[in-house]
Amino acid sequence: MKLNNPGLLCQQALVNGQWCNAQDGKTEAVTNPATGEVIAHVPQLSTTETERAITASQQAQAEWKALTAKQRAGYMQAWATAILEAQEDLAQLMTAEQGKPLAESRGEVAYAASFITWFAEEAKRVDGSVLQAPQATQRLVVIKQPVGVCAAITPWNFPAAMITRKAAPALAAGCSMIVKPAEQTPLTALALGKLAQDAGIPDGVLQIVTGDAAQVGKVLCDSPVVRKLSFTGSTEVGRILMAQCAPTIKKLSLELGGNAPIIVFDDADIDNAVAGIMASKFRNSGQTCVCANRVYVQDGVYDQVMDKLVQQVEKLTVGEGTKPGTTQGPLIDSQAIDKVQQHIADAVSKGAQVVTGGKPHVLGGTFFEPTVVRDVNKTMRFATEETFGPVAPVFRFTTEAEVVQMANDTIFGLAAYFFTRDASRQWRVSEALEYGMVGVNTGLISNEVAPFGGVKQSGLGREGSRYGIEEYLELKYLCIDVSC
Ligand SMILES: NC(=O)C1=CN([C@@H]2O[C@H](COP(=O)(O)OP(=O)(O)OC[C@H]3O[C@@H](n4cnc5c(N)ncnc54)[C@H](O)[C@@H]3O)[C@@H](O)[C@H]2O)C=CC1
Ligand SMILES: O=C(O)[C@H](O)CS(=O)(=O)O
Repeated sequence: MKLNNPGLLCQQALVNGQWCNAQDGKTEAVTNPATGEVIAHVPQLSTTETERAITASQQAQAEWKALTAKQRAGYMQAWATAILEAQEDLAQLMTAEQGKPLAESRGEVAYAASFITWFAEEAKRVDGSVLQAPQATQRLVVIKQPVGVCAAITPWNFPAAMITRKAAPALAAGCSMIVKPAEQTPLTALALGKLAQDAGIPDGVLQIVTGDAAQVGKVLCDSPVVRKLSFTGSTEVGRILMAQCAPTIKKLSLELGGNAPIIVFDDADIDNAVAGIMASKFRNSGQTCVCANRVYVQDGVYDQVMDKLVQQVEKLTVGEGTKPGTTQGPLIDSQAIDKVQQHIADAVSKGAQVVTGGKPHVLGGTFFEPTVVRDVNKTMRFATEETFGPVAPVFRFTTEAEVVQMANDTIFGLAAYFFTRDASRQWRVSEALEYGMVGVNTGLISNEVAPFGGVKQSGLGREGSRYGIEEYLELKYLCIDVSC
């Protein structure tokens, strides 16, 4: 890993502006999923050290919220600028610890910075309201105030963007934030913390704590000082965190698992639909919560779509993310490979057929062949479980009503996609799909201006957009008697 600024390779936690090791010296290795090589070690902070970060966060937040929105926005803009200036180094760190192709890492760094720029402006648009008082002697006002000390627990699949999508609205609103990054990808998080520090964001406003997930998470959940938790990751862990936050009634934002259907109707632009499937399914080697997890193709175009899809999948290039031309990096770990293989084996045992790919890549390790499976049906695990890998399971359907029912037959409700040139159908199906986000004639929907989030067991709340900052604000109602 060659960095222009070697100082961005941080192997200590950031607590109250200090870079620190664990008092007991415990560390955890960070490995490159493409090579298995240990590339760094980060501290395993203890319960006491995590509690110290919470205290520092509380002290820092009192001063941070006292700044004007414009002042906070200035610090945030400096942070975003520093991130973009360090784009190549951050991309190198991200590819080294997460595996995604450098082009995707560079794109994610820009995506991450876009949340900071967006919320630096949104900070200045936090307003309240004046109500029509029923009593002539009263004036009723609603103001918005920062929630306070916030915590974020973030996933490995987007090591930068999932941090700034939480930290940016929090800081913009006047909150402080403690981030516990995924153990697989702490280096990007720590580098973001360094850049925030270099940008002048005061000590304690943004802290990056590394350590045992369950232990650090429990401290953050148990503390009554932490008033909000924002989590992106599996629905299973989301349930644990939700339960752990119940005793202190924390505000919660949960971006959890998905099971996205992508539907191709007979009247679709087939080349555009196939391009949409490719963009959604194989982004980050299928390791995003909004990846197409189930491909539904109407009878009349099934064979045509299958042929075109296989052609495109077979053009994908598997390899290390730093290698020019790579479009598919490794999966994050061996458990991910196991899950993909189990899903394929289950489908084949029930009558599905692997058309291309279907097994670990010749490169070995956690590389997997981009795969298309046909004749998939609802009895198979593809239908109900998030595969989180480079596998496109293709279902067939006959009627619109049938495919909407199948698409909605899941506990998840994050993203859905469909392709049709029928305007009435675009409205009808968009409204019928039980998802937080729907892509129509596109497989890529994520950006900083739109509300990202799901319904059902895909989570709570929205991130990004003008709605995202509300998650970090409390409404306060003032009833003022003006008769005296
Ligand atoms: N919605 C999304 O964007 C993501 C969804 N996932 C889903 O989760 C599955 C498992 O992936 P993982 O990386 O294992 O996700 P995970 O949900 O286990 O981990 C996500 C974050 O939660 C932390 N964590 C794990 N257990 C915890 C606990 N008991 N208390 C506090 N924090 C805890 C991890 O350290 C990490 O920072 C994936 O196969 C995928 O289905 C994973 C990553 C992102
Ligand atoms: O966690 C994820 O998968 C991301 O939220 C997906 S996206 O926002 O980068 O599309």
